[in-house]
Amino acid sequence: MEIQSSIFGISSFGIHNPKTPFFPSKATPLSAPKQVLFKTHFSLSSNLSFTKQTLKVSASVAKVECEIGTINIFEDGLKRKIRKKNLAVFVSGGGSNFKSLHEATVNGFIHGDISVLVTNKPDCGGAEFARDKGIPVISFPKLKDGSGLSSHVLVTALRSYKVDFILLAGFLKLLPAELIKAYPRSILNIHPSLLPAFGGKGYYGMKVHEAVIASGARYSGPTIHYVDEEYDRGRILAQRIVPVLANDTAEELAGRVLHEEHKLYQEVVAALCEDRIIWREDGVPLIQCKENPNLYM
Ligand SMILES: Nc1nc2c(c(=O)[nH]1)N[C@@H](CN(C=O)c1ccc(C(=O)N[C@@H](CCC(=O)O)C(=O)O)cc1)CN2
Ligand SMILES: NCC(=O)N[C@@H]1O[C@H](COP(=O)([O-])[O-])[C@@H](O)[C@H]1O
Repeated sequence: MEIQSSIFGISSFGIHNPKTPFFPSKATPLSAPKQVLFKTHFSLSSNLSFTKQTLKVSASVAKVECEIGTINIFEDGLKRKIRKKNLAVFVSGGGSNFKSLHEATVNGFIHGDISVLVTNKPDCGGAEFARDKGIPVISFPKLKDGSGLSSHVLVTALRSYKVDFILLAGFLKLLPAELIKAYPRSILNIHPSLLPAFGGKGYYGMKVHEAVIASGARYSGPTIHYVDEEYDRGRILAQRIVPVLANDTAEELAGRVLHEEHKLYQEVVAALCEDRIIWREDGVPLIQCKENPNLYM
């Protein structure tokens, strides 16, 4: 079977790092999470605010009433009591965002591990970095020469690595609906403009910054959004603004935006791995601040 032969590293099936089998080491199960159902009443003002009576904070557990979901937290809410998440990163190029995320998993800023790298360019800089770090590299999608995995086999492979979240970081192919359905509210992408402006088919890499400059926009910046079946149309989770200078070249703007991308993606993925994403009743995802659970960004 395709997946079996790939496990043993027959690279024509798209597994480029045979040293690492598909089947991960068993994670030691943590004590069962204490599920706390929350109820909250959002104010009608533009800002999200909690009325005092709905926020009861005890020394060990923040008890915020929130109707829109259940947050699994452990007593004291310490990071070490939240299960470490398994991440898959998808790249097509140099992978500076991938490298930045990897660094944050190594230094503990992100409570997660990058379990696998997926790419449509097995020789790209991101794939080379992954191989250097002993991270398995999977080719996707399937190419004309027969290499690479189909969507179905890719989902099977990601399940074998127990992947919790998929992070697109400069991946330039449209994710298929099968993958999106397999990972609901669990796939993020970073885009180098303030979506919904300058997004969609044809807007990637330097093309984005060229369009921003040509438009005369005075601000740009990265957007991190959930991925749906279309390019760049998923729910926006986070943005940062970056000035566009009058004499900026596309390369200068790209460098300024990329610097903010690295910081923003680390912060967002850290929140994701600490179960600090809250879905508002109207479907807008918010990031709960680590220091103050009743503040959101
Ligand atoms: N289902 C989804 N798949 C992907 C999304 C998404 O939001 N939903 N985001 C993209 C990333 N992206 C912008 O952030 C993006 C990437 C590529 C393109 C594009 O126009 N690609 C060209 C092909 C380019 C190439 O092969 O060199 C194309 O499709 O013609 C637009 C936006 C990742 N996937
Ligand atoms: N529309 C998708 C897109 O343009 N993504 C952009 O590709 C670059 C990848 O750089 P990296 O490989 O160094 O992380 C990043 O700027 C990312 O925002």
